[in-house]
Amino acid sequence: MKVGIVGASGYSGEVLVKILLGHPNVTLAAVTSRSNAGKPLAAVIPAVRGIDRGLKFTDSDAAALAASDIDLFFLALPHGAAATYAKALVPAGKRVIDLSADFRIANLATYQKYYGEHHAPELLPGARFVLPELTPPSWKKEAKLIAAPGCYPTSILLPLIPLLKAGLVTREHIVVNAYSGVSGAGKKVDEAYLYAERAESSKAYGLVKHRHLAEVEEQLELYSGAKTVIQFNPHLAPMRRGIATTTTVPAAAGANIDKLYAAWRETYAKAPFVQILPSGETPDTAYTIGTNRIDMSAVHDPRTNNFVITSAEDNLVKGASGQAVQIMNLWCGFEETAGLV
Ligand SMILES: NC(=O)C1=CN([C@@H]2O[C@H](COP(=O)(O)OP(=O)(O)OC[C@H]3O[C@@H](n4cnc5c(N)ncnc54)[C@H](OP(=O)(O)O)[C@@H]3O)[C@@H](O)[C@H]2O)C=CC1
Ligand SMILES: CC(=O)N[C@@H](CCC(=O)OP(=O)(O)O)C(=O)O
Repeated sequence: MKVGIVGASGYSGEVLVKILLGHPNVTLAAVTSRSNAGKPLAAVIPAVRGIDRGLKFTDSDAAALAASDIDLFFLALPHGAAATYAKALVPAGKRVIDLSADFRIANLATYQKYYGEHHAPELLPGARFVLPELTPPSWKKEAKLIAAPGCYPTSILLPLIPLLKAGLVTREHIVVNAYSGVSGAGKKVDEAYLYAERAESSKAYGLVKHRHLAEVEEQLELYSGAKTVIQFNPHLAPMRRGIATTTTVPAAAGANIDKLYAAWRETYAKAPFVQILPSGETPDTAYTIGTNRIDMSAVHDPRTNNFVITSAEDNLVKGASGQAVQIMNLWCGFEETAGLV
């Protein structure tokens, strides 16, 4: 099977390149970038020197990609741009896995509120938001276009959804503090992300209106059956990669830490990329970097009756490109773990 990456020169594109060059079931046949067309892959991504199979970047020309013999495309593009490529590729019969937010939100008005104009709303009914561990498997047959979840949403939803479904936590007073490495902002040049601004410092941003609220709250409502509001406090942390997320939520009547762990163990019994750590052992981003794993843990505070839930992942792997490959593996009938660690 031939696959292509549109936007292969960005951070998530680079991680896709590394994974797909070593994937046992697919051939990486196209890597695109508007500003690097014509350059050898390894000239732009030196980490693949010697293993880039002579691939060269081509322009991100949607019509040419739609006319190619490539079966499946990953869109590693900014939101807004991704929809314009999906608009050409999906009607041409290509499978598309979009890493951007363009098809993550089913409700168009919600998308417009957080992101502005949608460039391909006609594709929304055929698109599926897929959290591989939780989305009911019918998506594999129904979907033409898959939206891979966002980095923060993955770190929040995987621990929280099983607890909401099991009625072990309340829907009110859910507070999420999350810390992201700077690669989460993409490869853009911006004073806010200069080394001298970010090294040795950390700060909150996007308070009470971060765009991931739309995706997280829509999914929480879908799984729990009722409107669920979260207090989401994202922070930039002085590290290149990784997301550490701490969610504080009141325990529901009758809930305890054993029931919480039982719900997680049952939900993730067959999930190769979910590691449930013992209560009191907090996940650390350092141990997830370069892997498609999410590590999670929880404690109960008897003074507040809150559960304090912690998770760690690599924003560029489980939070983006690794999860997108996991989705491809399931969609195409490969081993779920193919190409991934
Ligand atoms: N970074 C992260 O941690 C995560 C990112 N994502 C999502 O993945 C997508 C890519 O993110 P990331 O890799 O960080 O982004 P980058 O900014 O690092 O890379 C963007 C890529 O898209 C290309 N590009 C930029 N603008 C356009 C455009 N208007 N039309 C066509 N191509 C364009 C760039 O190359 P060129 O300009 O040369 O064409 C580059 O290859 C985003 O939607 C992001 O939200 C998802 C989860 C986590
Ligand atoms: C540190 C940082 O800026 N992070 C980005 C989120 C990462 C990302 O690319 O967003 P998606 O997961 O939706 O694709 C932000 O806050 O907008």
